[in-house]
Amino acid sequence: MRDENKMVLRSIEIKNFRNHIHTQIEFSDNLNLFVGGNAQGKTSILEAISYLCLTKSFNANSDFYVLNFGSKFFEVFGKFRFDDGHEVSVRVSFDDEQGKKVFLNRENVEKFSTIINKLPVVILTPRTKEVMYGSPEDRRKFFDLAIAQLNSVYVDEFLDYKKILRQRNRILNAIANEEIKLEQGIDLLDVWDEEFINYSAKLIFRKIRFISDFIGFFKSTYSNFGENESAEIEYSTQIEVSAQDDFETVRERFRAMLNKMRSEEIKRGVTLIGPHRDDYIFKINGWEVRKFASQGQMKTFLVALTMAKFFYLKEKKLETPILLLDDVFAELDVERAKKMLSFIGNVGQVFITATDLDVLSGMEGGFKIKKFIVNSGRVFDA
Ligand SMILES: Nc1ncnc2c1ncn2[C@@H]1O[C@H](COP(=O)(O)OP(=O)(O)OP(=O)(O)O)[C@@H](O)[C@H]1O
Repeated sequence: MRDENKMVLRSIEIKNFRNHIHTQIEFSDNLNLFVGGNAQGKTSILEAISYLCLTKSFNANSDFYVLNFGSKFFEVFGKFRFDDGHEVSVRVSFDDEQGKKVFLNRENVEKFSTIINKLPVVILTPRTKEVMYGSPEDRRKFFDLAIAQLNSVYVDEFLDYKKILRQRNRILNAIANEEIKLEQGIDLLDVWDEEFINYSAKLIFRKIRFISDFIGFFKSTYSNFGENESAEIEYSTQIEVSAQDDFETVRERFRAMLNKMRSEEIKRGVTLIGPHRDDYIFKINGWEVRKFASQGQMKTFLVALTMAKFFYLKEKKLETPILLLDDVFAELDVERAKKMLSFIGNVGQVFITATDLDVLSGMEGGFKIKKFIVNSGRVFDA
């Protein structure tokens, strides 16, 4: 049945990636546990998997950071199988001269959004908690990625929006610094604003629909943790909008707000409204998590967000995402992490790093587990 599709990463081959010079691994289609001391190269394996599904690392902002010191190129090659039996291979290579190249079944992929959309992955790493503690940008990134995984058009719209925003900021900055005359600046703004309004409205429209859809998955996963509380996510943007509004309404409200802000934008020399300033507000029983929640509540919220994303993508894409859990036993505490695995573990394929080989004890019965020891960039069956 289509609904039972499960995407599986069968194997990976990694060359010159962080401290892995040449690593080859055949995975279990259920739980994979990587164990080793600090700085041995466990997280690097998850990063390599992230290159296959997202074309980049969840930890490094530049491909140069993962390129092994002293090597001229790195390469990650993975074979995926979908439940209907068909296989897909992905190769990501990087070198100084050619930059990054991505191949899907040996064919060069021009738009990386194709990969992001095709191979759903959900990642929980120590850095994911920035969604809870960090800036609005950290929250936007979390949700933007989920929308992009769902809909590849979103990536293109997002990149176009950023280009238009940069142009607009250049003009506003030039007016504020008196590099161009006010009338000339206003003429230029008028040229860009129609597109700016269009793209802003497109992104806001998608985001508001995404959240209103996602919230149900989130609430039910949160309640699965047995907390007798009601958890909420609110999308916060500068215009009044609801999931019932059509695109035209969103666009016209945005236009009105932009007109209202024009003199202030000219004075400040920067774009003051748009989806690049949105945020997501997390609440428990009506109060804001960031201000009032305990560490434990924050952790449960974060796990619920991650699991909700997993089940949301699974249902919407009719394909089970793979799940990368980096150091979660230390980050979340063992009980919370095990509970999470008991919900997800028998549904999908999971990759976990830990410093302790026995961390899954008590769970072995229900799962197909493969354990690996990671030592100085080399991987051995445990
Ligand atoms: N570009 C690079 N080239 C070579 N080695 C690197 C590069 N970047 C990082 N390293 C090294 O590779 C290793 C990466 O370890 P990794 O982050 O995978 O650790 P880990 O096993 O997950 O440990 P921890 O439990 O501390 O998170 C570290 O020893 C690090 O110093």
